[in-house]
Amino acid sequence: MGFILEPPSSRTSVVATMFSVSWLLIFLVQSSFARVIDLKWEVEYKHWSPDCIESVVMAINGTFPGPTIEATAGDTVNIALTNHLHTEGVVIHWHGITQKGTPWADGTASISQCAINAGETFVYSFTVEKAGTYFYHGHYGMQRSAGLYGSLIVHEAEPVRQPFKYDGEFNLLLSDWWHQNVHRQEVDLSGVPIRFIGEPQAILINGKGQYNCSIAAHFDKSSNVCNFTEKEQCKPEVLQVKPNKKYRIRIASTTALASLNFMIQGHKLEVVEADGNYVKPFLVDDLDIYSGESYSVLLNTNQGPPSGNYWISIGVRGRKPEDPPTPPALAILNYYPMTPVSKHPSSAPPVHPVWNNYTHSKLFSNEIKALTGPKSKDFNYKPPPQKQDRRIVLLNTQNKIKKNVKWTINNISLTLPSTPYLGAIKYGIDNAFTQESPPDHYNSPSYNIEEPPPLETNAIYSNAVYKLPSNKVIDVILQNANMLTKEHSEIHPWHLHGHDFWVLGYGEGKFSDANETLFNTVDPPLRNTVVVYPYGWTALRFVTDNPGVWAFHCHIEPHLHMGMGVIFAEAVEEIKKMKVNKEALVCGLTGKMFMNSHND
Ligand SMILES: O=C1O[C@H]([C@@H](O)CO)C(O)=C1O
Repeated sequence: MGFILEPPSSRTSVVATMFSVSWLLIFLVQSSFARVIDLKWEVEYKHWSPDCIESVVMAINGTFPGPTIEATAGDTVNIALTNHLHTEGVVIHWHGITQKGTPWADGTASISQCAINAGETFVYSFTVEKAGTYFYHGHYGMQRSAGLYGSLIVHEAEPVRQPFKYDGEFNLLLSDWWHQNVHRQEVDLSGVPIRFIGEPQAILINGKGQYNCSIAAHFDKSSNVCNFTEKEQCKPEVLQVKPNKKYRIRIASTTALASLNFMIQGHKLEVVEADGNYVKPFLVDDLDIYSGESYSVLLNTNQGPPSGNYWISIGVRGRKPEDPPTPPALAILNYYPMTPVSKHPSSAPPVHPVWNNYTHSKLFSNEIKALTGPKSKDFNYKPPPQKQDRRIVLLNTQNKIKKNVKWTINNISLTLPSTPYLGAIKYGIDNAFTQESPPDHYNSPSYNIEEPPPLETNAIYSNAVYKLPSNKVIDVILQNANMLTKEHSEIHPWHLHGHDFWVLGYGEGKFSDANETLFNTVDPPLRNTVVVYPYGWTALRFVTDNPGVWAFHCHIEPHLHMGMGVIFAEAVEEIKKMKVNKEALVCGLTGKMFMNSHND
């Protein structure tokens, strides 16, 4: 029942690579053989019981969540993805992988590629440059919510150089689950009036949860509180540990909506990695994790009596609970061989911080710093450039377009074109999307972020992109505000494709240039996802050194569906010269272009 990571079962073949000059360089730098990992995946709908209630999930090779990919930094991963969904397209995004030189493999429908048609196969091919805890997921419509996800673990090529040591590791991929099917959710969100999807019915750990049933009761055989079905598909995870050891627990969140809080009863955790980047280690009793983020924590099994079972609990926060509230997901930390797995912990599960205790969350966010100093030099951490070349301020709010409730960024609700941007830009097909740039700032300096947006502001749908020249330092300020409902502002975790960025800081209220003095430019953490708190701002910085078309969006799936994102077209001139896999672009105007050139 324990699931200490085993040798990767998903790695169908490891093919020895040709020793081209570049491979040799990687070999010399990393002192290890970079390999090619070839995978064949089939996506299909399948009956499954993620929370013990039978439903339909998007499965890969017959499993949910999809297979875990395990690779070593420097490896090339090829995934031949066949779509067996019969009546819908599909794509998969490799979350946290920067796709240097392979922007066509980023797996974003209408942005980096055409959705893969039913019955067709598309081969993703990319290099995993940096060790860390990553995951993959659908990026077409709301297919992530339908269960299209799995883990992607990249190990250090030279584990001895890792800044911390451990005796074993576990991997926990967190998600949330609804009983309403995702097609219905999409229609509900786009309806007039909007019917919001509501809070999830269950939180899943590695695809397993419990609906309407306290797992505590599962272990108390005298209780009839719930009907534990013993179904393999929803059996709680058990992490088996030995005393006086150190374990690395990888935790990633691919939730559609829920912000989560992770804790292990009676154990402190040492945070050491965030989004594939090492951080200055610090101890916590609990850790917040937002959709799109990943962490590694070290668990020392020398805390308290080295026997017994302890609750691992994952609670929901950041959104007001409904009645009944989404119950925390629970798993078991089991000290073996002294304690049988079936012996339930002797006390109730730990209690999470209350859902709107943002002070607690902000303390945690502010504690995350990059690992610097002698230990960090092997990992190429560089502090950010001290000054930006361009600052883009993105106002996060809602508005109504006609009668539809939409999320708008600087008054624009993102819609995607039928020709992927990458192809349109590469081949100069200007009529594939609006050529006008979206604004770098929101309209009025007197905008009141404390109030709902004025409805007469002419919010619009647009597929416009920010064109970013190469090798520039870009600052983005995420400015949160009141949504349409009075006295409401929600949490949004923003994820950037193609890059890690430095998180320069968080602040309350409205950002002004004077807030620059608050920026941490010494040891800001590198991440690919960052949260903006209600009524606050978050500042981030990145350098445009990766030609491609990259989405930057709220990782809450219904919010993206409702337009909460922007597109960065980076180094357009370089994109025009790049080699791109044309298979990614056989739709829309690029598809027509290929067809016409063939006929000629
Ligand atoms: O996107 C959302 O829509 C609802 C609400 O604004 C409209 O019902 C909500 O809480 C969201 O997060």
